[in-house]
Amino acid sequence: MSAIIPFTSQTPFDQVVSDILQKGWSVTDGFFSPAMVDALMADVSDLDNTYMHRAGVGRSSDFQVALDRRRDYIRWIDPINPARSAFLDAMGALRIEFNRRLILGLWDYEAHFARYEEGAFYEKHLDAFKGKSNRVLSTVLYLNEAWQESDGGELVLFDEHDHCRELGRFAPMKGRLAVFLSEEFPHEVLPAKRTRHSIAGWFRVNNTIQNQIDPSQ
Ligand SMILES: O=C(O)CCC(=O)C(=O)O
Ligand SMILES: [Fe+2]
Repeated sequence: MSAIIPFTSQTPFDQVVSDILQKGWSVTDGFFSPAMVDALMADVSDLDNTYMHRAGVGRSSDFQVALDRRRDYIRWIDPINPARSAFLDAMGALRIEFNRRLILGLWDYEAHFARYEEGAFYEKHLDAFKGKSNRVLSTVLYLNEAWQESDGGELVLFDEHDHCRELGRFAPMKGRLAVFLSEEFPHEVLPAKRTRHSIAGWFRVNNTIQNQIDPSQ
């Protein structure tokens, strides 16, 4: 199988890095090559719900499935096939670029496929609470071909200072990449009117305490 070329542009990182520097969030199209997005979409489309699990709220011991707050199915991504490897490598390259240009000290990246079936949503939340998490930057890559306005499922991003003020509503269109500071920007997913696929991920710092590597996921 031939290798997947992740980016189309010679300078894929510039827009995202400068957006994060200037305003703390970024929504860009065409960050990845269409071949890359197609490969990831083919990959998640093949995953039956029985190989995914109901997403929950909280981590490790605090974890609970909370169907009133979110209704997506997820599967964590390991580098087990060319599409997943290419994606993790590309996000690794973005991590290095953030560290080089913004001195963020990002240690690793974790990500999962997400499937929102018809009617699924994720109510307004923050991905990280100050001092409680090692998630620094959230990312969402959307994989959906020909998403229409009437299909709903928009990401709504709220202002970091005024949590009621909307910054924008973004349809989960194929190839669109959202990135934002995890502790600063509340956001929600409006109910999807058809199946919606994405990859949600987080760049993290290393909060190793007493030789215990910070648990992932
Ligand atoms: O899919 C999206 O647009 C956002 C998902 C999200 O907020 C999350 O998984 O934490
Ligand atoms: Fe989120």
